[in-house]
Order: sequence, then C-alpha cells, then structure tokens
Amino acid sequence: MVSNLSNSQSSSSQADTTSQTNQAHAHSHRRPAPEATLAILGAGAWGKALATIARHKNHQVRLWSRSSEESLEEVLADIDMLVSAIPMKGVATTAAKIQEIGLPDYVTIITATKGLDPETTRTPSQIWEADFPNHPIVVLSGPNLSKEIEQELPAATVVSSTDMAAAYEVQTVFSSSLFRVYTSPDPLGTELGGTLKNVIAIAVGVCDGLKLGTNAKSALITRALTEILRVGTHLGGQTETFFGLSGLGDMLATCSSVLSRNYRVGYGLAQGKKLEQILEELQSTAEGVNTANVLVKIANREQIPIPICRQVYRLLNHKITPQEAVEALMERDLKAEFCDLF
Ligand SMILES: NC(=O)C1=CN([C@@H]2O[C@H](COP(=O)(O)OP(=O)(O)OC[C@H]3O[C@@H](n4cnc5c(N)ncnc54)[C@H](O)[C@@H]3O)[C@@H](O)[C@H]2O)C=CC1
Ligand SMILES: O=C(CO)COP(=O)(O)O
Repeated sequence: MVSNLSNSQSSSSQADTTSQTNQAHAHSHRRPAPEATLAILGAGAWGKALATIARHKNHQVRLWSRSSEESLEEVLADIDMLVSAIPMKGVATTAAKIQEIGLPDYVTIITATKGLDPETTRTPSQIWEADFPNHPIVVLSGPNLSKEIEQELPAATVVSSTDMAAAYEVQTVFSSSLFRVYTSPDPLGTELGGTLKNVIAIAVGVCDGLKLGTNAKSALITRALTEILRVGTHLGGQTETFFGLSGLGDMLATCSSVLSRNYRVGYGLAQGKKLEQILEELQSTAEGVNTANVLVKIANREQIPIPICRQVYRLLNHKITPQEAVEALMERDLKAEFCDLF
C-alpha cells in the first residue's frame, strides 16, 4: 500500500481530536496509540486487509491464524490491542482459549466478525464481553470489501463501543487518508447492521441472478432495510445506526458488488447451483448462510416479521426454489408501507 495510508487524521478535526485525546488519556496505563502493538487473529481476507492498514500506520502487527507457527500465547504477549477477524464459527472457541491464556485488563478487544452464534444467538461482541468483562470492547464494521481495501481504494468504517475512550483510540490507530474511521456509541447496532445485511446480500444476489431488474432490486433493498431496522432495534440497536455506514452503507456495498461472497451465494442459487457447490467454489467465508438460520431462530422466538430473510432461509435450506421465493414475497397480504416498522 502507498505511504498516504501512514498519515493519521487531518488537522480539520483538531477540536474533535483534542477532546478525544483527553478521554483516551484517562487510560494512562495504555501505551499511546501511535506505538500500539496489535495481535490480529484470523489471517483470512479481512484479517490481512486490517493488518495492511495497521502496518502502514507503523503499528507493530502480529497476524495469527490456526496454522501459524507462533503460538497464541506468543502472539498475545505484551500487546495493546487484540483484533478478532475470525469467522463466526471460531469466535467462541478462540475467546475461550484466550481466557485460559489470560489477557491483561488494559488490552482493548476489537471485534470485526459479522455473524451470530448458532448455539446462543449472541453477537461476537457479546461473546467477547462475557469472557472479558473488564476489557474495553470495540466493534469495527462498515462497507469494507477487503479486495478494494487491498487495492488502496478509499473506504470508511465505524468503530463503536460503550467505552468511548477506547473507540477514539481505535479510531486513531486505524484512520488514514484512505481509511476514514467514524466513532459510535452503539456497538450492538453497528454489529447487527453488518451481520444482518449478509442475508440481504444473498437475496439481492438471487434477484440479480434471476435478472429481475432494477425496480425489483430497489424494492428488495428498501424493504430489507425495514426488516433490519425491525430486528436490530428490537434487539437493542439504535435506529440511526442502521441508516449509517455499518447499516445501509454496508448493505449497499454488499448488495451491489460481485466481490461480496454473500451476493455470490445468492447469484449461484439463482443459476440453479447447489449451495454446497457454491461454498466449495468460493473457498471463503459467507456468513449470511449461518446468519439466516440464527436470524430465523431469533425471529421465531421474538415474533419479529422477517419476510425477506425468511425466504432466504427457506431457499438455503432447500425448502423452496428461487422463483417460488419471489412469488411468495410478491403475493403477501397487501398493507401500508410503514404499518409495522417497529
Ligand atoms: N472479507 C471481507 O471483505 C470482510 C469480512 N468481514 C468478516 O470477517 C470475518 C472473516 O472473514 P474473512 O477474513 O473474509 O474470511 P476468510 O474466509 O477469507 O478467512 C477466514 C480465516 O479464518 C480461519 N478460520 C476458519 N475457521 C476458523 C476457526 N474455527 N477458528 C479460527 N480461525 C478459523 C481460516 O483459516 C481463514 O484464515 C467474517 O465474519 C466476515 O464476515 C468483515 C468485513 C469485511
Ligand atoms: O462485509 C463485507 C463488506 O463490508 C464483506 O462481504 P462478504 O462477506 O459478502 O464478501
């Protein structure tokens, strides 16, 4: 990546950064952000892209995967921040392993996974929070297709925490002229936006694969946003978060790019391919498949209407064809546009 990644925030935000720095100084036991040592867990597409961003800000980065020669103990020794970029299926076990190893309380945990735990329906940050109650936990999520970031194209993201000093620190660590980082006090909403949109990306992939046109795609994305808002706010996220980068922003990115693995799952299904074949060809994580299953579990439990996500679930579980899914959505009872938003 080019050197302009290595400069931190612009001077125009000086007033903001002064107050941010004051809050960050409340954690005086931490080293200042410019010298941070980061362990990034998960050396897949996202872990590598985050490592590239951090290295170009001159941070010390230790990128770890299950096949690394370095042990987890070695990687975690004397770090300031832990970044989890592992797929959902590995989060609970990895967090438990780290709990056994032990981590000093001052280490900020940044979670970048977009998924839901199939057993407990918890989000990744809720898992980290339960295992590390005394640590600052920060969610990092936004429209961040890793390939574009590796190609040095500009992008923006959100770092969100109930500990705003920690969020400001993480903002400083990752911000550059190519990666614009916003803060937010709503980690759950930030995380749910990035997670739920993967199910919608599958639906939009189907829509494009069936060549249903731009009107259909616009209707699908707009109605899906209503669905995400309904679920997200019910679970405790703030309404405005779902209209921001980690909600609508990430949905637009994933629903309009063939770089999205979730979109490609839907596109493949519309072409008549079997899910197993699509996943085999992808050789990469498509979290929307697991998320659709967990989401239906939550919706059934909480009685939340999710017509679009439910059709995706039925399609993924071989209960319906793509064409039948479209018909089921079009033939639902007629109603007012905003009758059941919340
Ligand atoms: N690739 C992207 O553009 C973005 C991905 N994400 C999220 O980041 C997470 C990781 O995605 P990618 O890096 O793209 O996936 P990937 O498929 O490229 O890589 C996943 C990595 O995790 C490892 N892994 C697999 N199962 C594991 C387990 N049980 N325990 C520990 N490690 C395991 C794999 O060996 C691989 O190195 C996902 O939740 C994804 O939604 C978030 C933003 C952008
Ligand atoms: O979350 C992503 C972009 O923000 C990546 O999307 P996919 O997992 O669908 O590739």
